[in-house]
Amino acid sequence: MEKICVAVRVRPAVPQESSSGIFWRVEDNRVSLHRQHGTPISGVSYAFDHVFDETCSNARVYELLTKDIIHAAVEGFNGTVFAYGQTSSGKTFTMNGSATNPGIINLAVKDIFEKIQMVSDREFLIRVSYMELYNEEINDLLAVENQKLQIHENLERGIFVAGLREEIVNNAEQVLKLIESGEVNRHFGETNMNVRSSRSHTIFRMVIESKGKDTNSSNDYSSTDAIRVSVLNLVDLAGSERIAKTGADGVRLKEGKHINKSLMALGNVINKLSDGAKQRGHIPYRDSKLTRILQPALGGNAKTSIICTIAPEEVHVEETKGTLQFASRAKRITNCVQVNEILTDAALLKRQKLEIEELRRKLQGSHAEVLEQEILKLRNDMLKYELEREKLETELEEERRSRKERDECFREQQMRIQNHNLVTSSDSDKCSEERDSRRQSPKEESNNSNYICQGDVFGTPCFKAAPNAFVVKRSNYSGLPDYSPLPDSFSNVADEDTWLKMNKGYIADLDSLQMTPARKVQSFPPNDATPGCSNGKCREEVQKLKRQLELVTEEKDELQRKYTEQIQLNEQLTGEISELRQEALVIQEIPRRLCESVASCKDFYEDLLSTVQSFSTEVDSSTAKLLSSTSEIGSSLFSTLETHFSMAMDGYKSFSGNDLLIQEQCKGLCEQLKSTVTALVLSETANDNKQVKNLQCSCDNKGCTQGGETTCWKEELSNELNTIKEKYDELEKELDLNNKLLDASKERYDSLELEYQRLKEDRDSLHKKVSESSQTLALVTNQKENVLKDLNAEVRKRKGLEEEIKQFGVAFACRQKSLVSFHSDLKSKLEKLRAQSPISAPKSLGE
Ligand SMILES: Nc1ncnc2c1ncn2[C@@H]1O[C@H](COP(=O)(O)OP(=O)(O)OP(=O)(O)O)[C@@H](O)[C@H]1O
Repeated sequence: MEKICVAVRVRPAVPQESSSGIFWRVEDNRVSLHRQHGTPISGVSYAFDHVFDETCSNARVYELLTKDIIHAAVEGFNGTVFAYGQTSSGKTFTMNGSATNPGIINLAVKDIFEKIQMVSDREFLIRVSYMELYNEEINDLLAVENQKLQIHENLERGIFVAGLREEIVNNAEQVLKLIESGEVNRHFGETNMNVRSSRSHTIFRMVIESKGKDTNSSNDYSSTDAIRVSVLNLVDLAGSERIAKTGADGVRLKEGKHINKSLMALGNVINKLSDGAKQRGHIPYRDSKLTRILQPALGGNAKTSIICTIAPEEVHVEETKGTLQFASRAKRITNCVQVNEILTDAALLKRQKLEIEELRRKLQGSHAEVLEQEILKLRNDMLKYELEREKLETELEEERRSRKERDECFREQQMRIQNHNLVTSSDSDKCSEERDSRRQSPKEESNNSNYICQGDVFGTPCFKAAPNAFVVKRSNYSGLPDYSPLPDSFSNVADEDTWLKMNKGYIADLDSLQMTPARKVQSFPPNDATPGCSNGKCREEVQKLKRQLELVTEEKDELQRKYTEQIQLNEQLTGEISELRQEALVIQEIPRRLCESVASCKDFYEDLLSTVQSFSTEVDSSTAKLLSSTSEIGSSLFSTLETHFSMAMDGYKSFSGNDLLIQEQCKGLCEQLKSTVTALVLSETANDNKQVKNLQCSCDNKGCTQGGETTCWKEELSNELNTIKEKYDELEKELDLNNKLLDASKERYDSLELEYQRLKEDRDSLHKKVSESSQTLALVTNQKENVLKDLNAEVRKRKGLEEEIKQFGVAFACRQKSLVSFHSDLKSKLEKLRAQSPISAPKSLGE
């Protein structure tokens, strides 16, 4: 967030309008109203970013207020500079300037091109346009035919004026000429206040596009492919005016109204924006074309400066106060500025590719497959290096052999020379002796590392003394003495100067040279983490590790699959168990329901018996006895049933155990009831016969009235008894049915219980298996991690090997070089010898 920069500029007073009353004083960055004798008027003092007095030049205003914005525009930031103030306060003078005092637009244009010249790493394309807002209509000042243009907005271009001519420009002069041509089309008019009063707001716009010059940096899309597009608006507003003062009428009046209206809209926008982000609410940018065009500059994405021009005359005090208040509010506005970059398709593509690669890397970063591929790649590289090394070794061997042959040849030649007494120099003998002595005592020789066999032109072939070939020596280097003056690593050997320096002296013993560095930086040094590890062995290890990894991965996958299966099975069993539980609950409900039905039957039975008993008037009568006995039996039966069902409800086991007993009880009670009924019926029949006889006698005496009543009562009783019997039979049937139902329930329950137990066991065993699988999985994961660690170590080791091979290659190249130089030395010496010798050496020797 960046605050708008606000400055106030006081125009020089017009001499005839100067007053003797109050005046504006400028001190530092403050402007305040004072009385003539110098006392400040309270409450009329304003501070701004800059306050320029009447002596200030346009150049200084530009320097302090505008330059930064212009430079920022070159770097891709939007910028807006506008002059605001009452009519004739000096806005146009500030923006456009005069011949002797160039204005901000002029200075900015020149500065932009100068600045561009200084930016060497970017290419620029500049377009300019010039428009005016006259009577709320947009006209193109660079193309008079473009009138009443419309404002549009889209995502790509933001807010823009459609149809406005944009000229591509290459230099400041071209721009200034365009401005000049545009000025001709601008609306000026004479008012009481200003002989050349701007009757329109003008906006000079520069669009600066830039693109980084190609630096061949494929990854840096921001610097090369992104295009920066910044828009710089330099605005000269028409001045607010009081119609009374300007004396405007007709066209001027109409213009004045439009000017004031749009400036009011600008003031409203500024007011709203100055309220702060939270309170501001809707910003009425659309109230005028001016505010719409300046929208990005007001609270948007642009660096903005406002120059508020004021007229110092006393007569304009109120307008000046208005301008200063406007400026004070504008000071509170903050903009959100950022570089405007547009990514080209290529840049976008590049960015997306990079992102995809990055994501892929992240995704695969920890994946075993990637590691495997890496290992494979490394293995291939290693094989390649091994082949190269072998090739080098072979070449070296060949070289050594050919050198040996040459040496042999040379020695033969020397012998022949000696035999023919062609060389008799004592120096030569001495050197030969020294050579021999050196061959015999290399240690002694090594102690004198700077030893140079002065004058011994054949001193260097001492290496012949080394009995073994290079390869053999390399395999035996562990037994070699640690006395060499040679460097500790191939990297030192590779150093050309070091090598040459060495070559002048002790280097004569080439085998020592070959051996020593190899010993010091051997590919598998004795102090290596895996002592004695050869390349083949390492390769085998890699294969082994790879196989292990494959096995572990397979095992892991298998376990994972089993684990998933078991989880599914477990879920299925859990579902079944819950279904069975539901069923068990339903079954458990049956005894309760039976119990309830028995209780209701009992109630009904008791009600019935009590009703029947109420018919019996005689307590001791057989009917009463029968009923009482029936009631007892029934109650006992129902109580037994109730107990039976309660027990069933409490627990199935006890219920099933007592079932037979209860059935027997029930049976016994039924038989008891039957026998009681039979006994009673028999005794009743006997009594009846007796009574019939008695009644017959008495009937003879008293008539048949009473006998008829008794017969009716008996019949009634018999009917009741039959009903009870029927009821009893029904109950018995119901009981049988219930018993059957209970039996069936019991069986079903038993089977369910068995099933449940079995499922429980299954579940437990599954749980056990799952936990075992989890443990195995953890173990396997652990093993996998270890294997991966091993692989990583292997990869690191391999890298070390590669490095050594490289060093070896470099050393070998150096050695080859030295051999060549040695060979040429030898050749020249031979030539020399030949020249000294009257008998010429065989031709083939030199060649
Ligand atoms: N700082 C200044 N130094 C010298 N002369 C100035 C200065 N400012 C303004 N003037 C002169 O004052 C007169 C009015 O200035 P100018 O036309 O720039 O005012 P303006 O604010 O653009 O008015 P309008 O809004 O009517 O166009 C001009 O003659 C101009 O040369």
